[in-house]
Parts: sequence; C-alpha cells; structure tokens
Amino acid sequence: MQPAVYRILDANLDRAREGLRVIEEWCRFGLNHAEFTEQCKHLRQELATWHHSDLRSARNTPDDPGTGLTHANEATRGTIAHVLQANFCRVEEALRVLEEYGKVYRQDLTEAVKHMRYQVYTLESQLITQHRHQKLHQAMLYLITSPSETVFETVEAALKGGLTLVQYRDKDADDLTRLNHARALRRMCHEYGALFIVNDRIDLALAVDADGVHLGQHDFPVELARQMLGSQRIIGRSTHNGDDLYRAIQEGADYVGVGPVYETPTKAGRPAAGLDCVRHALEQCPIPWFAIGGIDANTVHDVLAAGAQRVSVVRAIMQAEQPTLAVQYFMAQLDQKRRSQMGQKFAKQDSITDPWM
Ligand SMILES: Cc1ncc(COP(=O)(O)OP(=O)(O)O)c(N)n1
Ligand SMILES: Cc1nc(C(=O)O)sc1CCOP(=O)(O)O
Ligand SMILES: [Mg+2]
Repeated sequence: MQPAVYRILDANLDRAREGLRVIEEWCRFGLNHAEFTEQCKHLRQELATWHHSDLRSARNTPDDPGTGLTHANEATRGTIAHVLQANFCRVEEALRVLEEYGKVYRQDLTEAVKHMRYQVYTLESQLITQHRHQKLHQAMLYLITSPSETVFETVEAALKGGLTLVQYRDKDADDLTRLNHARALRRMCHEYGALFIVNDRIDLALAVDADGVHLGQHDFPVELARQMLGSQRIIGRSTHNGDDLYRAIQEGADYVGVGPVYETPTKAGRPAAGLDCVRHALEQCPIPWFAIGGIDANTVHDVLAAGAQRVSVVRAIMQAEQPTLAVQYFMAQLDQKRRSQMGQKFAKQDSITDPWM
C-alpha cells in the first residue's frame, strides 16, 4: 500500500481525536454534562485503538506542506458555538477521510469509523439542542423587533447591551424582505451569541435556520410545529389566560409569553390581562415564561413585584434613544430581582437547615 495512505490515516486520526477533545472539554467544564463528556471520551478512545504503530511511524511532519496552511476563520471564533461548530466540522471531515482511505487499508476501520460519524452527528444535534435550551433558560430579557428603518442598528445596539434573545416580527413586509431581514438578523444574533426566533412563520424559521419560532393562539398548533421543526428548535406560544397557559404547557411549548399585562398600541385591540396573569403564571408555569405587553422602565417594577422573572418588550427597546442603555437598565432590574430571590431562597434554606439558629 502507498505510504501516503498511512500518512493520511495517521493525520486524520489525530485530527478527529483533537477535535473531539476540544468538544469534550466544553461538555465537561462548560456544560458539566457527564453523558456528553463520556460519549466524546469513548469516541476518542475508540479512535486511539486504531492508531497503530504502522500509521504513526509513517508520520513526516517536516515534509508536510499542509502544516503552514491556515484559514483566517481559524484565528477568530467569536463565540463558544463557533468553536464547537468548527470542531464538529473538523471531526466529521476527518472521519469521512478515514472512512474513504480506510477502504484501501482495512475494511473494518471503514465500518467502525462510519458508525462513529453517525454518533458524532447525533452528539452535535444533541449539543445544539442543549445549548439552545440553556440559553433560553438563562435569558431574562426578550426583544421583539418592530419594522423600522434602523432595525439592524437598534438590534445590534441592544445586543451590545447584553441581550441574548431576539424575535423578528414584521406583520406587513413582503416575503423577500422578511427573508433578507431574518437572515441578516440571525447572523447578527449568532455573532453576539444570542438566540434568534422568528414570529409566526415556521417556513421562514427553517429557511434562515433560526433557533425557533413564536406562535400565537391563532397560529399553527404547537404539535404540528414540533413535527415540522423537530426537537432541536425552540417553540414559543402566546398565552392570554390560564387555559391558554395550561394548554401550551401540555402541548410541549418550550416557553410562553404571558400577557398583555397592560394594553399596548403594539397589539392594539387586545384587552389587558393585567398583573393577575403574571401572578397566575408564577404559581402555575414550570417552563420559562415572559411577561409581555406595555412593559417599560416605569411599569417593569410592578411586573417584577407581581412575580415575573423574565420580560419581553417591543417599544421600550425598539423606540429607545439608546437601546444599549435600555437593555442594561432592564437587565439590571431583572438581575436585582433574581439576586433578591436567590437570597430569600438561601435565607429560607438556612433557617430550615442551620442547627445553630
Ligand atoms: C414572546 C411573545 N409573546 C407573545 C407574542 C404575541 O404573539 P401573537 O399572539 O401570535 O401575536 P403576533 O406577535 O403574531 O402579532 C409574541 N410575538 N412574542
Ligand atoms: C406582540 C405582543 N404580544 C402580546 C401578547 O400579550 O401576546 S403583547 C405584544 C406587544 C408588546 O409590545 P410593547 O412592548 O411595545 O407593549
Ligand atoms: Mg402570531
């Protein structure tokens, strides 16, 4: 067999193992996820069993013209998601190379590596889902866009303020405009490590590879959306009363909007559900829920006092003179609320468990 094949197999076993190690470190230290960590480790170890001395001894790094070649993208990876994506790509490519050249080395290597490649695809999909849900649970502030000449500048300014969840909502634009706007916003959100959700339209969410879709009571049912979107993507549902809320949870929504807390020109004609809907959600809702409708710098305190831990806004950010500052203001209020709740929780636990008190 040609020595080049040994070198190809050696290089790609290394490449796949290194990529897996990068992914494993995030599963272990970033996600504290024992199962994913174990899966990466297992795959690495299995690859190691194929890295025989005949392949290792073919290595000739000084004469390898590929060692000096790098791509500009390798130097800059904006977010953890980019790091993971690049390394999954690396592992999958390396496994494919092993599979193909393995055919002229040992058929059993080809079989084993093919099986591993499918395991890596599954792991990638599980990690994407996990990453999305973790970000959703962490998000306290949710911006819904409104049509504006400066929509991109406003959303970017909001992302600079630390926003991590954005919904693209435009009820009037034509489909081509929606497609272009959604594409650009999705790219921008992902550059800043934020989730990107599309309002109403499952087809548009799929077309731009959004993180999910938001559906109202008159949009597609959640079950059907789940069939179309799969388990990887987030599905949000609007709720306006206790029945809507109960149903959305039963149907498997990942999060809900709860409102309108106050009447709002953004959703003219819809009567306010009031702070009672916030109190009800606090008691009854086990999934992330965002109070919505008429929430701004003046009303947010009452909404938080009624029990909301997450809020969603349109005008308060889209029409703010300084969206970055507006986001920082909301985040500070939400964070203060979270800290005081954690303090209360620990104080309660201490009072129960501290034997010296
Ligand atoms: C987070 C969130 N909550 C509620 C809504 C409203 O959805 P819907 O009732 O479908 O109304 P439209 O937004 O489609 O006019 C939302 N978009 N986001
Ligand atoms: C889009 C939307 N849905 C609502 C609901 O209650 O389902 S309230 C709302 C508009 C919220 O806009 P603003 O922050 O400008 O009041
Ligand atoms: Mg809708």
